[in-house]
Amino acid sequence: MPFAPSSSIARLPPYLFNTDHRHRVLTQLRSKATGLEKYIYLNGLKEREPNLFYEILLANMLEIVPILYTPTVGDACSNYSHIWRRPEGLYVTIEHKGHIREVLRQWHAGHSARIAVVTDGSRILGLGDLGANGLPISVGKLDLYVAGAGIKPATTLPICLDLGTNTTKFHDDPLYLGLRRRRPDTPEMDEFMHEFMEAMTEIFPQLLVQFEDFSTDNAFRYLDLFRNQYRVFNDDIQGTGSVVLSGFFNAARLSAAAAGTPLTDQRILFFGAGSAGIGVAKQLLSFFTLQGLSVEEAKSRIWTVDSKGLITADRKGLQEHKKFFARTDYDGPALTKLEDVINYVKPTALLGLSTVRNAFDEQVVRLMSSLNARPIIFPLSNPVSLCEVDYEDAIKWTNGSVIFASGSPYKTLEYNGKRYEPGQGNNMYIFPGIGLGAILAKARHITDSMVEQASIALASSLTDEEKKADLVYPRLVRIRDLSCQIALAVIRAAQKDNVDENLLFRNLSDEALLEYIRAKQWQPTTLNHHLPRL
Ligand SMILES: NC(=O)C1=CN([C@@H]2O[C@H](COP(=O)(O)OP(=O)(O)OC[C@H]3O[C@@H](n4cnc5c(N)ncnc54)[C@H](OP(=O)(O)O)[C@@H]3O)[C@@H](O)[C@H]2O)C=CC1
Ligand SMILES: CC(=O)C(=O)O
Ligand SMILES: [Mg+2]
Repeated sequence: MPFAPSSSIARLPPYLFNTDHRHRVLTQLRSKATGLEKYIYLNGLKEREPNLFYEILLANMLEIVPILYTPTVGDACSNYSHIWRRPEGLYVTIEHKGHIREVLRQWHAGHSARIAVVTDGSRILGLGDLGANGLPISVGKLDLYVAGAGIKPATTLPICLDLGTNTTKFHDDPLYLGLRRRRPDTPEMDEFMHEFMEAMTEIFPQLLVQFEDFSTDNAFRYLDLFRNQYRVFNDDIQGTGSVVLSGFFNAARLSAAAAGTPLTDQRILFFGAGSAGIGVAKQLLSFFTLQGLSVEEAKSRIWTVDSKGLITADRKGLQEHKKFFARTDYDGPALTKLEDVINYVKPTALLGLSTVRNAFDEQVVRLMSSLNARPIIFPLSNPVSLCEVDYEDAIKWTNGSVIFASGSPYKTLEYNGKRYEPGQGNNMYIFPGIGLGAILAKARHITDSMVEQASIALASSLTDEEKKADLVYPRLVRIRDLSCQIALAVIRAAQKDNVDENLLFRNLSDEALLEYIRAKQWQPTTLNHHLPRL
């Protein structure tokens, strides 16, 4: 018989089937010199070979998450107009006002979205107003929904609302991809947001909406306006609150054991009082109330600091979101220096959500160390370039006694012959599980107790080995299993609050429900997907 090669076989190199394409992809990735180049490479891989992209992500979480997510996603956002290759999400602009339904319908063709991450680009990580360049933050969060919770890629919907930007340098950048205008005033933005949420609910009736990286006033405002009306939550307020509460449970256990004091003796100082700082402070109230304290007693153990110093109730023109924790028991001269505040408060824990690089300097860290056998120091600002203190410095200045978790990842290190492993206090541990639980339960709303139970589930998930290593968060490689446990807790809380529409789960035991959740997680298909598409 004459030899008749098919055209596709002729295009394949002869030895391809004998090589490991995954190995090739990782080698190519690792050959890139900068994080941003790696980001661009992975983005292209996702377009060409999505299954392989997710398989490689799942198998190399520690290496790849910091590229797709914080810190490198911060560079990707800052440079997005310059590195843009292809459409990868939906832009809804202020110019679409009055026609938002039509815009959303375009996406709907062929898609059944279940989870949308929506940013307006006004406060991307700690990098400020990046306008239309904010889209990669929505894309990156949804990559983690897929990798971390097993949400089907085709049901994820990244959205950037382009309402303009007040960062005027973008208006003059010839490559800037967004509208060249300033942001609208509050009434105009409100009209836009109401139309947007109505249209989203009409067109994607089962959709869960995660608000991401809105500037602080709007973050609180739209959460309050929409949380009882739609299936929506704010990741920076609620997700961050939940993840930090979780790490704090475990950190306080270690710190109290070292000090020989009860858990209720914790005194928490927040450096930074924006959407994240206040969101976390509110969530940490339940650390104390779960130990039997009243809300007032819990509140008395929390102090907040902003750019003007210790927040006190007598300060003129205090923003609404700062009032709850404003101290009424301090009437001395304004405390503007962090060290002075620490000397006054004598905190057991110092939490940074300020975007101020190196704000926890040597004096501050040594002072915390002099006050506590094991100080809790969580520099939670992202990306790393805005972190309040580097892990190595925190270890050195406390002689290894610090209980540490940062927003962006740090590497395990050796100090004086001992191995130290940092925690990562980032909402990425929580939102995939909350989303998975809420979607499966068909929850009408995301209630406070769903967020709190997610936190408790994460805190309780440390293995004996992780506890022995003094970890405050479980290892990231277990994220899929963690998301199942969080989803289970979220579903049970939704049932207690009567916001679940999937009533079938009510009859299942925890074991059966956990099994069901596991089975529902999407896996990258393994059938020949390690070969390039022809
Ligand atoms: N680890 C995680 O999972 C998460 C981390 N974050 C990070 O938290 C950070 C803050 O986010 P967000 O709350 O939304 O941002 P905001 O800009 O709303 O808040 C920043 C806060 O820090 C205060 N601040 C700024 N400069 C100083 C200073 N020199 N001294 C003391 N306080 C200062 C601000 O004070 P003032 O009010 O006076 O302006 C404000 O209260 C970001 O870097 C973000 O990436 C956010 C969400 C999740
Ligand atoms: C992690 C995150 O959501 C933030 O830094 O905004
Ligand atoms: Mg965020």
